[in-house]
Amino acid sequence: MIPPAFEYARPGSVDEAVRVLAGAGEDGKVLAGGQSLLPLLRMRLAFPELVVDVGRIGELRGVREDGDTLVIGAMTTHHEVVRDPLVRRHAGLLAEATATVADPAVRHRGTLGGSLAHADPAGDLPAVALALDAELVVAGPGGRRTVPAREFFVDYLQSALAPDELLVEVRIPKTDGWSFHYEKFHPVAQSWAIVGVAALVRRDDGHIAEARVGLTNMGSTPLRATAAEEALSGADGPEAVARAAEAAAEGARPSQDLAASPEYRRHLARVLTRRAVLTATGWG
Ligand SMILES: Cc1cc2nc3c(=O)[nH]c(=O)nc-3n(C[C@H](O)[C@H](O)[C@H](O)COP(=O)(O)OP(=O)(O)OC[C@H]3O[C@@H](n4cnc5c(N)ncnc54)[C@H](O)[C@@H]3O)c2cc1C
Repeated sequence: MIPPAFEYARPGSVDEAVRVLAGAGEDGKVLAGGQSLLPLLRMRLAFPELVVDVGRIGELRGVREDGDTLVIGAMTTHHEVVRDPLVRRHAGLLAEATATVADPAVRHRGTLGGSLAHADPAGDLPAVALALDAELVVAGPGGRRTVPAREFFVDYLQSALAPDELLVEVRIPKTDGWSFHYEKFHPVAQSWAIVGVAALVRRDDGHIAEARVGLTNMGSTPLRATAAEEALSGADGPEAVARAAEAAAEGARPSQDLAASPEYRRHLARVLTRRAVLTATGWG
């Protein structure tokens, strides 16, 4: 279908983008890689009067270190994230999970910031950002603020971003010394997760000292499987991991759709958590 008519702006800096967005209020929409927004426009599920293309803002791109933190510009594409040596070294879980997003064409256009701002619980990267304890830096008319990932995802396709705010960068505490794995169950013919599990594990003396588990598509927002995380602490082998993974779906309210029932999704969360942690630890 043909999208509805809209005005188009292409600001050259973050400050200019914020000014343009503030002028448009509820009627403005940021365009990043367009891999989610353009389908919504074409299906006439979104009707912005102004589309603000941030694709030419150089300061939104790239990866840098800031002490123990990795800083990734919102407009960094999935392809760039997967290949970046700093991401691979200090936030390997993000590189691994991003490589499972869609196909090469989508990964060359789609961006990390777009995936997080879109706040789709079926997207792979929101759950990964939660597991990584990422922080999101947002620019608005009143200046910049930092939102922890656990406060960013508010509801289905709804984030903590106001209409006049721009996601600028994603700050990820380095996970050097942690092992990790992203396990995703998806239909053969497409890449969207029916359920996905992002696991990060820090080991000490043969047992798990600390575990973080993020869940994809287990509710209206991405989730942390906190009961499983607690149960995994102290686990010293595959049997203990299997017992702890039984808690993975606790508190989750997964949806019913054509792909899966809520019961099946809970089953997948348990199985995939076990697999993800066993792969991360090398005990599988
Ligand atoms: C065929 C296909 C398969 C896909 N498969 C997967 C998959 O397996 N896993 C997965 O996770 N995703 C998948 N996706 C989605 C893909 O990852 C998109 O890249 C991503 O969802 C959106 O990123 P984008 O840069 O294209 O954002 P856009 O589409 O440009 O924007 C998405 C939304 O975020 C807002 N936005 C974007 N950037 C900012 C910003 N900096 N500040 C404020 N708001 C912003 C926009 O206004 C819009 O509402 C798929 C997409 C397609 C087309």
